[in-house]
Amino acid sequence: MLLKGKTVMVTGGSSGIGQAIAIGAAREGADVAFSYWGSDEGALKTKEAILETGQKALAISGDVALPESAISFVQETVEVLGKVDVFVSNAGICPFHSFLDMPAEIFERTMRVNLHGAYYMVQAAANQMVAQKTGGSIIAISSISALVGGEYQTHYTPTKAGLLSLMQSTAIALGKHNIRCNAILPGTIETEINRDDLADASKRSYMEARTPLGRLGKPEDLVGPAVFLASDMSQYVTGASLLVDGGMFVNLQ
Ligand SMILES: NC(=O)C1=CN([C@@H]2O[C@H](COP(=O)(O)OP(=O)(O)OC[C@H]3O[C@@H](n4cnc5c(N)ncnc54)[C@H](OP(=O)(O)O)[C@@H]3O)[C@@H](O)[C@H]2O)C=CC1
Ligand SMILES: C[C@H](O)[C@@H]1OC(=O)[C@H](O)[C@@H]1O
Repeated sequence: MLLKGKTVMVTGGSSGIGQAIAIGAAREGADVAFSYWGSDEGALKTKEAILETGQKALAISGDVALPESAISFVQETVEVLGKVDVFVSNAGICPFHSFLDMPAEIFERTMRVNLHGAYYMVQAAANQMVAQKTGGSIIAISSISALVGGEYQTHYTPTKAGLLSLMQSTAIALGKHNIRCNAILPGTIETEINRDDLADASKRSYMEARTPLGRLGKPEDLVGPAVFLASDMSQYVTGASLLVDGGMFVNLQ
């Protein structure tokens, strides 16, 4: 069990990648606190799956875009689970939209949820880890979209590049506290975030054809990389980024 005795926090644990990582961490022996916003049903499913492993589970509802959500998520986790060893910043949205007529509210909401929210969450978790004097591991779920653009993602890709950059800078700021900061860059993973986008058969086959491993990703594909970066197996890894994309990024032709 790679995470035995650790407490792991995950934002956006009610669905998709965050749900898989929260459950996967519990299967590796961690107690898990996760946040979510609207999906009570998904949160219950995650909580039950964590409890089935015999580990403790804490589900907290709150809008990650608000700075106060970060403070209360960390405080409640410490009250109930005692400490924070690993923090996974995962919650995010991607409301596909064309650039020239991008509504300001979609742009600003995407920035606030994906980037500002992650910043406040990472800061709150890091302060707790520093106070504990036990070191820790912080992981941001960035994206292949930190490295390449998307016609309908002009508001989204900058947030993912921002997260990658945030992990590089916090790796420097927090190294003296033995807190490691790394980014995971998923490719196209089938979840709620892209259900509508991938319902377009031609778009789906294009994405599949671009992927050397021949299929789109599943949320479970992110569990091994996240557990590795969370665990002491990666004790000398910080400021790094790990593409988990089936090879999509390197496939030009
Ligand atoms: N799927 C993919 O192909 C890729 C995804 N990513 C990134 O992975 C992360 C997870 O996405 P994915 O699992 O695909 O998507 P999902 O839509 O399946 O999950 C998103 C999660 O984020 C939570 N969330 C969304 N908005 C808020 C908010 N305002 N406050 C708190 N929680 C919120 C959701 O909670 P609730 O439903 O309860 O509101 C949900 O738990 C995102 O950051 C995304 O950008 C990166 C690369 C590729
Ligand atoms: C939502 C997209 O389908 C998904 O998210 C990303 O970060 C990548 O652009 C993926 O294709």
